Amino acid sequence: MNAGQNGPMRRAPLALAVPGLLAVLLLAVPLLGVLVHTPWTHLPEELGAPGVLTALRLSLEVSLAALAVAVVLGVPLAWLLARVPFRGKAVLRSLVLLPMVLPPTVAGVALLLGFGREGLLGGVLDDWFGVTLPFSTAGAVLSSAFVALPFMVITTEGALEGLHPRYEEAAASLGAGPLRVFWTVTLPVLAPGLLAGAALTWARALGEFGATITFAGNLQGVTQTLPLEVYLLLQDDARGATAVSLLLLVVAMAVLVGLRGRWIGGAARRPAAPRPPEEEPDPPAADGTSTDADPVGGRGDKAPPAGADALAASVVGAVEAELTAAPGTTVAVVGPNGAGKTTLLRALLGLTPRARAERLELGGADVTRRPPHRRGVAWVPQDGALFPHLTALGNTAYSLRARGVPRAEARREARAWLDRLDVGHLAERRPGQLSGGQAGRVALARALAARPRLLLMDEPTAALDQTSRAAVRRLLRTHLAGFDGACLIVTHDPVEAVSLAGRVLVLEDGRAVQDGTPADVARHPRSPWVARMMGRNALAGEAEGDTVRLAGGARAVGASPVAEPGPALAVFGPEAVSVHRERPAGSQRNVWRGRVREVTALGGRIRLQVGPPDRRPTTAPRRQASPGATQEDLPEPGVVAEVTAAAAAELGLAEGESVWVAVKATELALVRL
Ligand SMILES: Nc1ncnc2c1ncn2[C@@H]1O[C@H](COP(=O)(O)OP(=O)(O)OP(=O)(O)O)[C@@H](O)[C@H]1O
Repeated sequence: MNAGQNGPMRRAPLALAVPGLLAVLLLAVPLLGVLVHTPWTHLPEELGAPGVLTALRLSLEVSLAALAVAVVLGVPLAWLLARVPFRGKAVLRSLVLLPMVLPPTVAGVALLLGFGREGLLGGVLDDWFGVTLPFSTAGAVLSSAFVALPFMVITTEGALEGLHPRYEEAAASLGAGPLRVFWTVTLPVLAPGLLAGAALTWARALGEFGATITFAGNLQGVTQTLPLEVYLLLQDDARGATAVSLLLLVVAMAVLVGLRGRWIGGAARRPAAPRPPEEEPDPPAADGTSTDADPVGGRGDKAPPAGADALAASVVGAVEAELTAAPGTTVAVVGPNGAGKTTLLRALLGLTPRARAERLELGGADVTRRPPHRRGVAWVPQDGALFPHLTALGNTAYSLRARGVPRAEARREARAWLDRLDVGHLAERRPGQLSGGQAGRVALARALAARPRLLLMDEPTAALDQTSRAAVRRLLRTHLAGFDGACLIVTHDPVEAVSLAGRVLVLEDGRAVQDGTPADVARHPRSPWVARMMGRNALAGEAEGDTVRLAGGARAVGASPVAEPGPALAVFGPEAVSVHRERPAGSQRNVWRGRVREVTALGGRIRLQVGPPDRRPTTAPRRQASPGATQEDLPEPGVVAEVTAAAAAELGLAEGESVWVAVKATELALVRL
């Protein structure tokens, strides 16, 4: 046990140690009893007795047949429970689990009442098809399947719930067709859960006794399986019973040791020192080819026609946007939560029914009708979605292998990509052994290795701390500089937008509200949200000439008039706002009254959030404005001002203080909406 992880090792308190040891004794004494009483010298002949061999053969046949029934019926049921929403799911799940807690003899009685000759369905089976289940081998299979099925269903359901569809979607975006995705991602990720479930189901079926004897009886060679043989032997051959019990015990123990606790959640844990596979296995070439060579994303592409846009798309549905980008352009996609940024990316990938690209041209090639894996659009999802069963190297080589690059060459190229992103030394690690930042770099290496025409990144630095964020931004800048496709980066970080992107696309409520250079968007934000994201102030109102009438009646005056009257924003930077305790004299055209709501330090400067003054009557005497001064109050949401620490100290600025704020008309831009 790792003392560092589980707290310091202490001597166990006696009050816990004694019952704990008694519990171990309770479990161990019967097993020891079997071992001690086993007739070791006569074991071969006891186990080789004809009755035992017949029972063993029958047990294997019955338990494997029950396992087959449980897999064929239980896996689809688990899939429904895990993936399809429907009413009454909790009741159905309880029904599935019932045989686990039902006394097996009661299960046998229930089976008789259901499938027996006089039973609900048994009568029909008998009359119409001449099928009699009780006291037949098929009946023994049925009763074993009845009690073992829940194990298959719950383990498979757990495994399916652990498999996020993002893995399969990411694989498609890396050029893998549906068959390859199934063999190289779905199955390997599910395999440990499915195998654990199958092993437990089989072990339960092998040990089944109560339901079988009640429903199918104890007929030698027909229904007399090993557990029943033990029961029979116990009457007159105790040595034989002990020998057969040992056999069943060894089988059960072997299954449990093989599972090593995976069933109770161990499957999700990473082994301490994994021997990772080199990379994903080749899927069988059912479609006559082992690869999904992609004429757009792959090497051997024809050069794009001269002058063609790297990206020309029109997206419709839950998100509506027109996009064009010249080769080498990075577009930052910004917008409030729920604006549709991820949906836009998924529409370009062809991965959502909620929105779709009505037209998608990449480097002059029309890929609108192509499935996701043939579009040449690679994707770095928010959490990276690295395949958990592959190493960093296997992940990075995935798209190369999907394109048919030979294994050794794919590994070499993948390693070079990992080196370029400074994670070459982690090539043999699995995703579970990487930090968030390292996983982000590997996910980026994996996407770049796919050599896409269009690279989509969903908040690539969101999970990182400030230092790694800056480092990954630098890396991105370097790699995007050499990338001649188009790149869309979803971000909430204005620094990322400004430093990485040549263009900013603003989405709000599923619509593109602005598309321009970062400087343009910062200077003339077309919504208060964008202005705030860019660190600017934006007061909304109705403009006419050079004046905006703000909500609440105050006015803002800009340097140049709007072309025509209508809704507009008055936009200015926090550094353009001066703060005063008295109404400032002088020529400033924009002077508003407010109250300091929040004071924060920002480097050597102080950032003030100034809101409208309180409307409720106050007992404190109001400062008298100079005669003739306007008494305009700041409207909601107020403004952000930035002043030097010295000025803040001199003015005695603190939360709750009344202030005046002023902005020169020359510093204020009017943006018509
Ligand atoms: N599968 C879905 N079914 C129905 N609505 C969905 C689905 N996925 C997303 N939405 C809705 O579509 C809208 C856009 O979602 P999307 O994930 O694209 O937003 P986003 O801009 O990426 O947001 P965030 O910044 O929070 O990641 C949201 O209102 C969201 O609730």
